[in-house]
Amino acid sequence: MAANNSIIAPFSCSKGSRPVIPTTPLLTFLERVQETAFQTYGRSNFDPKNYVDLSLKFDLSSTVEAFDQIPKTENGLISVKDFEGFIGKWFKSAGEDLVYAEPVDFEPEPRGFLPQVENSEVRAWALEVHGLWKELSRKVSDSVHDKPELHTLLPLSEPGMIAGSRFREVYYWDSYWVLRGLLASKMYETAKSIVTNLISLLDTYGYVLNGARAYYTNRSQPPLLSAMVYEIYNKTGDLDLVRKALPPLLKEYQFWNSEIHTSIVHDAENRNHFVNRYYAMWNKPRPEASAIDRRFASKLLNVDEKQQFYREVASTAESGWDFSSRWMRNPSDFTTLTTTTILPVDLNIFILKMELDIALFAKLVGENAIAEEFLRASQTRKKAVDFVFWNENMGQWLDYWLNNGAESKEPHTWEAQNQNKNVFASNFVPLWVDLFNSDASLVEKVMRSLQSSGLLCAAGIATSLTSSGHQWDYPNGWAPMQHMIVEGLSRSASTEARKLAKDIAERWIRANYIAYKKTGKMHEKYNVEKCGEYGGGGNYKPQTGFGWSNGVVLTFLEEFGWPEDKKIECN
Ligand SMILES: OC[C@H]1O[C@H](O[C@H]2O[C@H](CO)[C@@H](O)[C@H](O)[C@H]2O)[C@H](O)[C@@H](O)[C@@H]1O
Repeated sequence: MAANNSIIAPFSCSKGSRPVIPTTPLLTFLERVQETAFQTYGRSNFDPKNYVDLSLKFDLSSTVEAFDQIPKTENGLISVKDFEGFIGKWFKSAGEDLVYAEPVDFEPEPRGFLPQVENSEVRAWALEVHGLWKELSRKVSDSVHDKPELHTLLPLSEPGMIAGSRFREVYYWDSYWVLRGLLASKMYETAKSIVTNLISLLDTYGYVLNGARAYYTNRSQPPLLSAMVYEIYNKTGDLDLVRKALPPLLKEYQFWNSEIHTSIVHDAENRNHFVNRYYAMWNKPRPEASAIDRRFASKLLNVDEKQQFYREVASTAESGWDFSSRWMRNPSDFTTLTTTTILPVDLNIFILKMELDIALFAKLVGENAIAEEFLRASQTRKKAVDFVFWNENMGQWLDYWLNNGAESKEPHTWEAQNQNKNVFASNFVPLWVDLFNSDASLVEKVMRSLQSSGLLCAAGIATSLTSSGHQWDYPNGWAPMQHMIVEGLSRSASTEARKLAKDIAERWIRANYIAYKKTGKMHEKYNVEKCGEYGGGGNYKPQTGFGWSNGVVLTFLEEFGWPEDKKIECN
C-alpha cells in the first residue's frame, strides 16, 4: 500500500520530545474551506468533517487559485450562493472516495447463526442487524488509488467496514467490535481483510492510525489489533494470519512503549513501574474540527498554551473517549483537558493484553524467545497495574494523574491522592483480561463495587457519573464499554458475576432493539437512563449505522441467546 502523502517515517519528525507529524498542503487548504463554511453557515448548520472529506476534481493549485478569486461581500465573507457554486464545481462530494463493496462472505442467514436466539422477533431483528454489514461495507475507489494527491482518504487495498454515517472511513478501535460482530455473522474473510488493512497502516506509518484519513496520521487509537488477531485465530485457527501479524504487532508494541507514550512511576521501595499514556504527535487544531478547536483556544493567552491545548485535544481523540470529564481538570471548562498527564487504566490494560497476545502468537509460530520475553513483560505490567491503578477501598482500578507535568522525564513518586476517585466505566475494564477475571474473589469484589457505583442503569452501563454535556459522560452508554465489562464478568467462575453479565447484556440488547424499532437505525451511543433512547452531547450530531453497536449486539446474542418466551421490551 502506498501512502498518499510523504509521511512514512513518523519518528523522524520529532521536535525534541514533543513530536509533530507534518500536515499536507491539501489538508491545509481544506481547513481554509472549512473555516469559510463555518462563517457562511454558522455552527448549527455545519459539520467541519465534511470539508476535510471532500475530494478535489482538479489539481490543488488551480483549486486554491479559484478559491482565492471568489468575490467577498463588504464584511469580507463569501455568499452562500458563491460558496456552494465553488464547492459544486471544484469538489466531489464527501464519501465519493469510497464505493460499495459486496462482502465476499455475506449470506442472508449464515449456517449456525446465533443458535441460541429462539425468539422470532429477536431473531428477525438480529438478521436485520447482520444485514447492516452490507450497508457499512466499502472499498477505496479507483480514483484514490490512481490520484491519491486529490484525496484525504488513505488508499487501503482491502474492502472493509466503515464506522457509520459521518464516519465514512475505517476506525481503529471501532474495528475490534465490528470484527467481533463479523465473527458472529460468520464473515471470516471480511474480518481478515480488516486486519490486513490495519497491518498495512502499521507498515506504512509505524502505528495504526486513529482512522484511514490523512488527518488522522498524527495519532493512534486504543490499541486492539492483537485482540482482533486473537479473536480470528480463536475462531478459525488461521496460523498464517498469526505469522503475518506478529512482526507488525512487535512494531506497534514499540510505538506504544516509546518515550512519548510512557511514564515511570516509582513506589516506596524505589521500584520503577513503566506505564502508558495517550500522546498525539500534534499541536494544532484537529483538521476535522479545526474551526471549532480554534474557537475554544481563542480564550487561551499565548502560543504555548494554545499548542498544549491542541495536543491535549488530539491526545484525547487518541484515547477514543473524545470528549469526557475524565480528562478535564474542570469538567465545565473544555480548555482544562489534561489527557497527556493522565495514566489511563484502560490503555494500560490494552497493552497488557497486547503482551499476552504477542506471547501466545510467538509461541504458536515457534518464536519461543519472543514468547518468553513478552510473558515476562506481561507479568511486570500486571504488577504495575496492581500498584499504580488498583484501589482496594473502592474495589476499582483508577486513572492516575501525574503531578510533575507531562513532559517531565523524572520518575513520578506514587501518591494515593493522585488516583482519580471519580467513577468511570473504564475503571472496570481490567475485568476483560483473563489475568484478572480468573480470580473469582477479585471479580466479586469489583462486581459489588460496580453494583454500588451508580453506573448500572436501566439500559446498561453509564460512561461516568458526570453530566458534562460531553459524549463520553453520563447518561451515555457505549457499546465497547458494555462489551468489555460483560465479557469479563461472564468469563468469571463466579455465578453471581455471570448472572450480572447476562443482566447487563439483556438491558443493552433491549435498549438497542427498542431504539431500532422506533428509529429504524442502530446508533453510535445510547442513553442508558432511558431504555430505547439514543445518546447525545458532544460536538457532532448523534450518528447512526453503527459498526460497533451492531457488533456488540450480535456478540451478546451469540453468547447469551434469547429464549422463545422471553419478551423483548423495556422493563
Ligand atoms: O470528528 C470528531 C472525532 O470523531 C471520532 O471520534 C468518535 O468517533 C469514532 C468513530 O466511531 C470513535 O472511534 C471515537 O471513540 C468517537 O469519540 C474520531 O475518532 C476522532 O479522532 C475525531 O476527532
